[in-house]
Amino acid sequence: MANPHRITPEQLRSRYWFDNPDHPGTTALCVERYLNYGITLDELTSGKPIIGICQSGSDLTPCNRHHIDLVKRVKDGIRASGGVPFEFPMHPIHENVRRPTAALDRNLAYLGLVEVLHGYPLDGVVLTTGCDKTTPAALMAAATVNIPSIVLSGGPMLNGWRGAERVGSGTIIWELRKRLAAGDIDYAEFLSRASDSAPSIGHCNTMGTASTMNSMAEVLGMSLPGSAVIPAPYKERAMAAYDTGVRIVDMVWEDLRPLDILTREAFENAIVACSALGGSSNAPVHINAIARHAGVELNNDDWQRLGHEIPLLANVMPAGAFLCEEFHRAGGVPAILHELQGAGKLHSDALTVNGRSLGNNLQGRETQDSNVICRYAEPLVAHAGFLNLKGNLFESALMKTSVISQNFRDRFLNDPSDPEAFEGKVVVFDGSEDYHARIDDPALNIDARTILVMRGAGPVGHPGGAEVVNMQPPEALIKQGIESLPCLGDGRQSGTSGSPSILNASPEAATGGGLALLESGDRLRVDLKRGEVQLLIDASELEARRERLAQQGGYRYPGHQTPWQEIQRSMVEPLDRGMTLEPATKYRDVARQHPPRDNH
Ligand SMILES: CC(C)(O)[C@@H](O)C(=O)O
Repeated sequence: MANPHRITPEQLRSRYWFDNPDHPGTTALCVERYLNYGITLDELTSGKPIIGICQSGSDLTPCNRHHIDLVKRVKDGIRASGGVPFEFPMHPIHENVRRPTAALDRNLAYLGLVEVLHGYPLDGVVLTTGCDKTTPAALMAAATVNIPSIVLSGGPMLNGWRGAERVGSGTIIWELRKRLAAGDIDYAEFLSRASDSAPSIGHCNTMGTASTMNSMAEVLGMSLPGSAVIPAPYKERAMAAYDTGVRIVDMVWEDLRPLDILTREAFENAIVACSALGGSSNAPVHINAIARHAGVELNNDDWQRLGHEIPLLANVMPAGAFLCEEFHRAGGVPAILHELQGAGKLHSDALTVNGRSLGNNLQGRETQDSNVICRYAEPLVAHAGFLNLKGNLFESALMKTSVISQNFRDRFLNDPSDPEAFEGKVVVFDGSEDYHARIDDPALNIDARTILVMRGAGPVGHPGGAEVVNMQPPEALIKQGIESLPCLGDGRQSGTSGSPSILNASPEAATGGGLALLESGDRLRVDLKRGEVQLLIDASELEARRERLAQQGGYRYPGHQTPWQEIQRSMVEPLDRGMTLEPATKYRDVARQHPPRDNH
């Protein structure tokens, strides 16, 4: 429940910097430098909460860039509520652009944000989010430092259109790549049609990783109800920015902190909601990471146990037909939660940033359009959550079942009394460069029964864990009408992809995982009903391969290119454990447990 205790101005954390007669020199050094651009002594010392605004927008991060304008409304709200805003930058994270992958920077941004929140005179913080990893980086830091914190998402772009057809971000690119390969369109048309998907400011308008993670922030209770998927250009987005600014000041006085909100129940709600949303395959990585930083042990077995039985309710690409504008108008995240609550699938008592429970926030929030947000009893797909697959090559790999075709589902998943499983020979690629160089090589003999395997693409191998597992078939097969093949890998894939790949295999090849032992031509058996993927060779042959690999010095992958790549590789955990930095996960509630030392 919300903390009934209210703090006094003397208890504000920022007092230690701004009004500390025991350390006059240190205080003066701090105060005088903020005055140098016009902040007044009164603002700093009259007992107003100092509120940080973590600015994730920049020219390098187009999906978050409109936060540069949006924070003006946040600041208005903070001022109206009696606080003083201080905006500061977050390390840029942009999935579409950053090489070798933006996921490399999630932990870097997390570390930077922890240091800022811990070491500066902030009583609370507004965390602006948008593109995929900005949300988990912010929430991980909020959990570690544990000062009052609230998430403000930037919202998705408006719907993309080509004539009367919806064009969804990311999803259209995976489709158009095939049209390009088949020779149906040329490169200029490919680019022109792809850009139809991005008609305005905002992040992906599909239920890709950005919309998923911002929805997760709302489900976790860390952003205002109904705010996650308001399209970026809508007036309600700026209104939510103002309300967020107002609310964070009250949260400071109420001493309402992230660790009061980020409980086991909240994370279980996130799993259930992610399934109903047809959410991104990146969500388990990030949610498990936030949970670890909040001190909650969450794993991919939890995702299958709690999430797989949940039906798909959001008819939004890539699992469905609509985009986030319609999703918002149909009621957005609260309407999904309303259905889940009615079905008894939510921990309704979980606390949220507005001081009320999740369940309380849902009164009157039913779906406004059951074509877009379905009733629980009439879902788009039954049992639509993730499967956590295991076998003799890995301990955990995820499959997003909301995107499996009905035909494949009927054959390989729905009828447990039928032992049919999928079998195929593998063609193995070592990293995305290898895939692009060789996929069209006829000598690989790729046919309709081939399973494409991507390894060396995990948090250590790539590094950062690249979105490269949704591989398209060779051009020659696409021209014959074979537009997709089963894919498996130790990397990730875009949340906007409708490919039911077997992803995030952990441990990865680069850290001794079994995928390193695979050879092209091997046969794999994928038994979804038993949750197993098995390499069909004798255990003794597998062992012999393991020994040979060890003698050769283990699985080889390209070396470090930057200092951070080397540092992250030395301490990063596998994807199923959230790809967190192992030494960082023991730090919790550091603002209170370890108040920062004096600097002078
Ligand atoms: C579309 C992107 C870049 O792949 C990502 O935003 C995601 O949804 O995973």
